[in-house]
Amino acid sequence: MSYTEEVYERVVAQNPGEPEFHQAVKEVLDSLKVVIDKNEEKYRSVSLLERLVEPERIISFRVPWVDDNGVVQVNKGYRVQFNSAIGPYKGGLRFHPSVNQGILKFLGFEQTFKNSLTGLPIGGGKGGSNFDPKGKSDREVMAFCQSFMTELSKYIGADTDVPAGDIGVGGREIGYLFGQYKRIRGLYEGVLTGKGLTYGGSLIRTQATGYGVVYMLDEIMKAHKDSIAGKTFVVTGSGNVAIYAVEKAQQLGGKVVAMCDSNGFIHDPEGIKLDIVKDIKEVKRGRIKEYADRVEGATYTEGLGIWNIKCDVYLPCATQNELSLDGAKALVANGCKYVVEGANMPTTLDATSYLMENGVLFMPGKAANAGGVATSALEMSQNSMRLSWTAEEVDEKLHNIMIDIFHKADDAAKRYDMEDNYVAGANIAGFEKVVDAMMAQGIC
Ligand SMILES: NC(=O)C1=CN([C@@H]2O[C@H](COP(=O)(O)OP(=O)(O)OC[C@H]3O[C@@H](n4cnc5c(N)ncnc54)[C@H](OP(=O)(O)O)[C@@H]3O)[C@@H](O)[C@H]2O)C=CC1
Ligand SMILES: O=C(O)CCC(=O)C(=O)O
Repeated sequence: MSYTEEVYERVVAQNPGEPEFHQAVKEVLDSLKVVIDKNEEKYRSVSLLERLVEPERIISFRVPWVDDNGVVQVNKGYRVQFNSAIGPYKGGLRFHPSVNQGILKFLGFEQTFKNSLTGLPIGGGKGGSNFDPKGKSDREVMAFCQSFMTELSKYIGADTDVPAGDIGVGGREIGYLFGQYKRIRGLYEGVLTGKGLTYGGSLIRTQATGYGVVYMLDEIMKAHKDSIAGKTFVVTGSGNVAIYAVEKAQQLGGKVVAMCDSNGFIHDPEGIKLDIVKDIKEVKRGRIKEYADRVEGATYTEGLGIWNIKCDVYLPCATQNELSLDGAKALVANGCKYVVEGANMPTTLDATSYLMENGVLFMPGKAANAGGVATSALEMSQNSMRLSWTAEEVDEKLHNIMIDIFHKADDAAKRYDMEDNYVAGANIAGFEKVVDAMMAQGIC
């Protein structure tokens, strides 16, 4: 059995009940086999892979808070500090009822390679809670965030661990979390990113993940002598990543015809009116089906199946494993040519293989959605310097980082004779920097 297979089996045996973590590790180790085989003795002698797949630390805690009826509620809180070889832990907080330790371990593991690809000095981490902000009042969300930060504040700091947003954690939540950190620790520092512009946030951070996904698509297309103008898009989700991916796709001449939330999807053959989606989702915190009530000619379908809508480009921007083999088959049958992941691991392993085997150019989330965390790192730089860059300056840096990530993944794939295999390329390029730093720092 190869070293990568051995380590994968050990991960499955030692982390029972964590299928998403197993999946993320499998995808990376399968890609790394070509690299590991060449250096097996060197890596085995220091148990490199065993250390790479084991989080440095997992903190788990109780989050008690009082709801609007005066009832005490209790949620689970976590922070997974996965790998600090190249910098302080960095990665978002997710508030969603599905959150558990295994999901946060998969996200922290992915984050380690993603952050490495950005070229910036940030390690990998992720955290969150099974708290559901949907349907809660602002006061309830504040009470929860204050309780969550009361515990988390003991383990984070501007130079140790810098959380940000993810599913269910946007500007409102980051504000409450930051206020409580400042109150407890007495420190006004860049301990969180995605902050509001009046208290240390960076211009373009809100847009960065979605814009970055489309900048990445643009590079893939340029490398294949194609362009965004005139292409038809389907974008899943209607949260932060999806909205700004749609905005950038439209700015570059793409036509987005469908979006969704966890209840169902909208189809607007004339092109999605993004100001209406923003009003429903960012202002009213409503459901995507309201779009069809407001726009003539648009339809709403309850449940799954958005992948049946014909498109050239499919951007999954909602959540893990949203695109399965059936969806991949429908995309290929309808002539889709590009799948670029805005969400973290939204495509199952068999769907990924099917897409790639059928000529779809596929860019994995750890490369394609890295613009968000990269811009978070730019926010950290601005906080340290006590300076704010203009929107143009940040956007230009973001754009250049995405171009650079594309070339890292493309070059690594070519070096190992796997041209256009961006899954392998991104994993190998992300791994190389982390491993170099881990080897240099000794057994730790
Ligand atoms: N925000 C960021 O900067 C970054 C986010 N990501 C990743 O991008 C993805 C989206 O995050 P973000 O936009 O921030 O989160 P948001 O909470 O802003 O939005 C999530 C969106 O996905 C939808 N969704 C969630 N679960 C499902 C489902 N099972 N089926 C269909 N739709 C679903 C939500 O619908 P509903 O409202 O019904 O729940 C919502 O529209 C996540 O995978 C996240 O980890 C990656 C890099 C950075
Ligand atoms: O901005 C950040 O620090 C983290 C973003 C994030 O959670 C992600 O890249 O998945």
